[in-house]
Amino acid sequence: MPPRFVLASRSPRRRQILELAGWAFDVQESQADETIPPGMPPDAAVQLLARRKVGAVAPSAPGAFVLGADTIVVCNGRLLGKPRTETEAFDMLRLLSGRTHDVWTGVAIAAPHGKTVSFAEKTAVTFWELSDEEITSYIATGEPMDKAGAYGIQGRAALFVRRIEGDYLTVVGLPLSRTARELRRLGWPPYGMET
Ligand SMILES: Cc1cn([C@H]2C[C@H](O)[C@@H](COP(=O)(O)OP(=O)(O)OP(=O)(O)O)O2)c(=O)[nH]c1=O
Repeated sequence: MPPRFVLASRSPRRRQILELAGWAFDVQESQADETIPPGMPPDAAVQLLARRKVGAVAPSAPGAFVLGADTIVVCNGRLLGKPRTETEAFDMLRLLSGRTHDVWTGVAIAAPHGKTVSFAEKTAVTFWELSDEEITSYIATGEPMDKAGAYGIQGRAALFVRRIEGDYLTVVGLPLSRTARELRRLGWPPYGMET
Protein backbone atom coordinates (compact mmCIF):
# COMPACT_ATOMS: atom_id res chain seq x y z
CA MET A 1 0.00 0.00 0.00
CA PRO A 2 1.34 3.47 -0.84
CA PRO A 3 1.99 5.74 2.16
CA ARG A 4 -0.70 8.23 3.25
CA PHE A 5 -0.13 11.93 3.35
CA VAL A 6 -1.43 13.84 6.38
CA LEU A 7 -1.64 17.61 6.71
CA ALA A 8 -1.34 18.45 10.41
CA SER A 9 -3.33 21.70 10.39
CA ARG A 10 -6.66 23.29 11.17
CA SER A 11 -6.00 26.07 8.65
CA PRO A 12 -8.40 26.02 5.68
CA ARG A 13 -5.83 28.02 3.71
CA ARG A 14 -3.12 25.36 4.04
CA ARG A 15 -5.59 22.71 2.88
CA GLN A 16 -6.52 24.79 -0.17
CA ILE A 17 -2.88 25.46 -1.05
CA LEU A 18 -1.96 21.77 -0.75
CA GLU A 19 -4.92 20.87 -2.98
CA LEU A 20 -3.23 22.82 -5.78
CA ALA A 21 -0.59 20.08 -5.98
CA GLY A 22 -3.24 17.48 -6.86
CA TRP A 23 -2.19 14.87 -4.24
CA ALA A 24 -4.65 12.87 -2.17
CA PHE A 25 -4.23 13.74 1.52
CA ASP A 26 -6.01 13.67 4.87
CA VAL A 27 -6.20 16.48 7.36
CA GLN A 28 -5.67 16.06 11.10
CA GLU A 29 -5.86 19.01 13.47
CA SER A 30 -2.80 19.38 15.63
CA GLN A 31 -2.87 20.86 19.11
CA ALA A 32 0.60 22.15 19.77
CA ASP A 33 2.07 24.73 22.09
CA GLU A 34 2.66 27.87 19.99
CA THR A 35 4.85 29.77 22.43
CA ILE A 36 8.24 30.79 21.10
CA PRO A 37 11.35 30.88 23.33
CA PRO A 38 12.30 34.55 23.83
CA GLY A 39 15.01 35.83 21.50
CA MET A 40 14.74 32.95 19.04
CA PRO A 41 15.27 34.13 15.43
CA PRO A 42 12.14 33.93 13.25
CA ASP A 43 13.42 31.26 10.84
CA ALA A 44 14.22 28.95 13.77
CA ALA A 45 10.94 29.80 15.55
CA VAL A 46 8.66 28.89 12.62
CA GLN A 47 10.53 25.61 12.11
CA LEU A 48 10.28 24.77 15.81
CA LEU A 49 6.50 25.36 15.79
CA ALA A 50 6.05 23.43 12.53
CA ARG A 51 7.97 20.51 14.08
CA ARG A 52 5.77 20.64 17.18
CA LYS A 53 2.64 20.46 14.99
CA VAL A 54 4.04 17.44 13.16
CA GLY A 55 5.12 15.83 16.44
CA ALA A 56 1.57 16.14 17.80
CA VAL A 57 0.09 14.20 14.87
CA ALA A 58 2.82 11.79 13.69
CA PRO A 59 2.31 9.17 16.46
CA SER A 60 -1.31 8.69 15.33
CA ALA A 61 -0.33 8.44 11.65
CA PRO A 62 2.30 5.67 11.49
CA GLY A 63 3.80 5.06 8.06
CA ALA A 64 2.51 8.37 6.69
CA PHE A 65 4.12 11.55 5.45
CA VAL A 66 3.03 14.24 7.95
CA LEU A 67 3.35 17.92 7.13
CA GLY A 68 2.94 20.89 9.48
CA ALA A 69 3.60 24.60 9.01
CA ASP A 70 3.72 27.82 10.94
CA THR A 71 3.60 31.45 9.82
CA ILE A 72 4.73 34.59 11.62
CA VAL A 73 5.14 38.22 10.59
CA VAL A 74 8.24 40.17 11.56
CA CYS A 75 8.24 43.97 11.49
CA ASN A 76 10.84 46.28 13.03
CA GLY A 77 12.26 43.33 14.96
CA ARG A 78 8.87 42.42 16.47
CA LEU A 79 7.39 38.96 15.96
CA LEU A 80 3.66 39.13 15.27
CA GLY A 81 1.47 36.07 15.62
CA LYS A 82 -2.32 35.96 15.60
CA PRO A 83 -3.87 38.95 17.41
CA ARG A 84 -5.66 38.08 20.66
CA THR A 85 -7.93 41.13 20.60
CA GLU A 86 -9.16 43.70 18.09
CA THR A 87 -7.01 46.31 19.83
CA GLU A 88 -3.97 44.13 19.24
CA ALA A 89 -5.02 43.71 15.59
CA PHE A 90 -5.27 47.51 15.28
CA ASP A 91 -1.80 48.00 16.75
CA MET A 92 -0.30 45.37 14.43
CA LEU A 93 -1.84 46.94 11.31
CA ARG A 94 -0.73 50.41 12.44
CA LEU A 95 2.82 49.05 12.74
CA LEU A 96 2.67 47.46 9.26
CA SER A 97 1.28 50.61 7.63
CA GLY A 98 3.69 52.18 5.13
CA ARG A 99 6.44 49.68 6.00
CA THR A 100 8.07 46.57 4.60
CA HIS A 101 7.80 43.47 6.79
CA ASP A 102 8.85 39.82 6.44
CA VAL A 103 6.46 36.90 6.48
CA TRP A 104 8.18 33.68 7.56
CA THR A 105 6.64 30.27 7.08
CA GLY A 106 8.31 27.18 8.50
CA VAL A 107 7.46 23.73 7.20
CA ALA A 108 8.23 20.38 8.83
CA ILE A 109 7.76 17.02 7.13
CA ALA A 110 7.98 13.66 8.87
CA ALA A 111 8.71 10.89 6.37
CA PRO A 112 7.50 7.29 6.88
CA HIS A 113 11.05 6.06 7.50
CA GLY A 114 11.24 8.27 10.60
CA LYS A 115 13.24 11.26 9.41
CA THR A 116 11.80 14.77 9.92
CA VAL A 117 13.08 17.63 7.79
CA SER A 118 12.23 21.30 8.14
CA PHE A 119 12.92 24.54 6.33
CA ALA A 120 11.76 28.16 6.38
CA GLU A 121 10.85 30.56 3.59
CA LYS A 122 10.59 34.34 3.74
CA THR A 123 8.58 36.80 1.67
CA ALA A 124 8.89 40.57 2.06
CA VAL A 125 5.61 42.50 1.89
CA THR A 126 5.30 46.28 1.61
CA PHE A 127 2.07 47.97 2.68
CA TRP A 128 0.76 51.34 1.55
CA GLU A 129 0.10 53.87 4.32
CA LEU A 130 -3.17 52.88 6.01
CA SER A 131 -5.55 55.37 7.61
CA ASP A 132 -7.11 54.58 10.99
CA GLU A 133 -10.51 54.38 9.22
CA GLU A 134 -9.18 51.80 6.76
CA ILE A 135 -7.77 49.70 9.61
CA THR A 136 -10.99 49.93 11.64
CA SER A 137 -13.21 48.92 8.75
CA TYR A 138 -10.85 46.04 7.88
CA ILE A 139 -11.00 44.75 11.46
CA ALA A 140 -14.82 44.89 11.25
CA THR A 141 -14.68 42.26 8.45
CA GLY A 142 -13.36 39.77 11.04
CA GLU A 143 -10.59 38.71 8.65
CA PRO A 144 -7.58 39.64 10.84
CA MET A 145 -8.35 37.59 13.93
CA ASP A 146 -7.05 34.14 12.94
CA LYS A 147 -4.09 35.36 10.93
CA ALA A 148 -0.47 36.18 11.73
CA GLY A 149 0.14 39.94 11.59
CA ALA A 150 -3.64 40.53 11.64
CA TYR A 151 -4.15 40.36 7.89
CA GLY A 152 -4.89 37.98 5.04
CA ILE A 153 -3.25 38.88 1.74
CA GLN A 154 -5.73 36.57 0.00
CA GLY A 155 -8.69 38.67 1.23
CA ARG A 156 -9.49 42.33 1.67
CA ALA A 157 -5.93 43.10 2.80
CA ALA A 158 -4.90 42.58 -0.83
CA LEU A 159 -5.83 46.27 -1.07
CA PHE A 160 -3.04 47.18 1.38
CA VAL A 161 -0.21 45.57 -0.59
CA ARG A 162 2.12 47.75 -2.61
CA ARG A 163 4.64 45.05 -3.49
CA ILE A 164 5.84 41.63 -2.48
CA GLU A 165 9.14 39.83 -2.97
CA GLY A 166 9.13 36.07 -2.65
CA ASP A 167 6.55 33.31 -2.96
CA TYR A 168 3.00 34.65 -2.46
CA LEU A 169 1.98 31.30 -0.94
CA THR A 170 4.56 31.73 1.84
CA VAL A 171 2.40 34.65 3.00
CA VAL A 172 -0.84 32.66 2.80
CA GLY A 173 0.73 29.91 4.95
CA LEU A 174 2.51 27.27 2.86
CA PRO A 175 5.37 27.78 0.36
CA LEU A 176 4.10 25.15 -2.03
CA SER A 177 6.81 25.01 -4.69
CA ARG A 178 9.68 24.66 -2.17
CA THR A 179 7.58 22.14 -0.23
CA ALA A 180 7.02 20.03 -3.35
CA ARG A 181 10.76 20.03 -4.03
CA GLU A 182 11.62 18.93 -0.49
CA LEU A 183 8.92 16.24 -0.64
CA ARG A 184 10.29 14.87 -3.89
CA ARG A 185 13.67 14.31 -2.19
CA LEU A 186 11.88 12.35 0.53
CA GLY A 187 10.03 10.18 -2.02
CA TRP A 188 6.64 11.90 -2.32
CA PRO A 189 4.62 11.35 -4.43
CA PRO A 190 5.50 7.65 -4.64
CA TYR A 191 6.20 6.11 -8.03
CA GLY A 192 2.96 5.66 -9.94
CA MET A 193 1.08 8.33 -7.95
CA GLU A 194 2.57 11.38 -9.62
CA THR A 195 0.03 13.98 -10.75
C1 LIG B 1 0.12 36.97 6.78
C2 LIG B 1 -0.99 35.98 6.52
C3 LIG B 1 -1.24 34.92 7.39
N1 LIG B 1 -2.25 34.04 7.15
C4 LIG B 1 -2.52 32.92 8.06
C5 LIG B 1 -1.75 31.64 7.72
C6 LIG B 1 -1.92 30.85 9.00
O1 LIG B 1 -3.10 30.06 8.89
C7 LIG B 1 -2.10 31.91 10.08
C8 LIG B 1 -0.96 31.92 11.07
O2 LIG B 1 -1.20 30.99 12.08
P1 LIG B 1 -0.49 29.59 12.22
O3 LIG B 1 -0.29 29.35 13.67
O4 LIG B 1 0.71 29.52 11.31
O5 LIG B 1 -1.53 28.55 11.64
P2 LIG B 1 -3.03 28.23 12.08
O6 LIG B 1 -3.19 28.30 13.56
O7 LIG B 1 -3.97 29.06 11.25
O8 LIG B 1 -3.20 26.73 11.57
P3 LIG B 1 -2.42 25.38 12.05
O9 LIG B 1 -1.46 25.76 13.13
O10 LIG B 1 -3.46 24.43 12.54
O11 LIG B 1 -1.75 24.88 10.79
O12 LIG B 1 -2.16 33.17 9.40
C9 LIG B 1 -3.06 34.19 6.03
O13 LIG B 1 -3.99 33.40 5.81
N2 LIG B 1 -2.82 35.21 5.16
C10 LIG B 1 -1.83 36.12 5.35
O14 LIG B 1 -1.67 37.04 4.51
